[in-house]
Amino acid sequence: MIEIKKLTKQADNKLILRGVDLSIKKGETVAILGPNGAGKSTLLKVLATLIKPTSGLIKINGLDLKKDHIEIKKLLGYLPHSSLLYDHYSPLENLVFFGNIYGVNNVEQKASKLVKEVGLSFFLNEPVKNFSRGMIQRIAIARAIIHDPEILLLDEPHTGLDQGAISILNNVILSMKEKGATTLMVTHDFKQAAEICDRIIIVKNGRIVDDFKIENRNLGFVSEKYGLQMEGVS
Ligand SMILES: Nc1ncnc2c1ncn2[C@@H]1O[C@H](COP(=O)(O)OP(=O)(O)OP(=O)(O)O)[C@@H](O)[C@H]1O
Repeated sequence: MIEIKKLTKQADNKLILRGVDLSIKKGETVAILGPNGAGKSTLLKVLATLIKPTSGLIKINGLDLKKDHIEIKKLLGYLPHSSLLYDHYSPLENLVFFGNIYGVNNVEQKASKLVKEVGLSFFLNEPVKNFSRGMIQRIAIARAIIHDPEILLLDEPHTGLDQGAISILNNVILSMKEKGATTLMVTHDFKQAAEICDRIIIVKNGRIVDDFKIENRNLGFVSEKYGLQMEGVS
């Protein structure tokens, strides 16, 4: 459960988030859509405890983000724009490293299982620096879920992925949902949002301007609702 009240974020005299109120239930899969510069990644970074809010209240599973950020961090799996991987480490070494930070049991076994799941078993021991962008994204996804987080925060997760990897990622998100995980996903990919999300939030100019449920993977409905909000925006 994520509860956000009157959240603002200011940086360099610029009000990036202008009073965000949002409540997300356990198990929901939510897409955050919006134009470039709307504040989507900033919202995700605040939730990921990477940057501090200027004002407002955030509670995650009843914990206060200001006071309990160390406890909250353990609940989160965050996939940022940059992969956060170590270039000279192999996928296995990277996953074991991050798994150890979270105190994952049987970490080697878990790491090699995940490398397989994201389709990179052939490259298990090759340094990540030799990898393509899509391959790095696959490992970054595995890194974000190595500790079985309850809440997934994904920033443009489908970017750079081929069709096979998109299916892998969507299956990861859906199987985490079956286990009760909550996902918040910033994306420009309406098709994928309609494919795997049950709710859409549209952010414009630091505010939530629409928030609706979708059923039956209705891409047309998402595009129509988005178009309505973007009328007159170049
Ligand atoms: N640390 C910062 N200092 C000053 N301005 C910032 C900072 N971080 C973000 N901004 C500005 O805040 C606005 C929102 O940025 P943000 O990255 O959240 O947008 P976004 O909706 O994720 O955009 P995109 O779709 O392009 O990724 C942008 O105008 C950006 O330049």
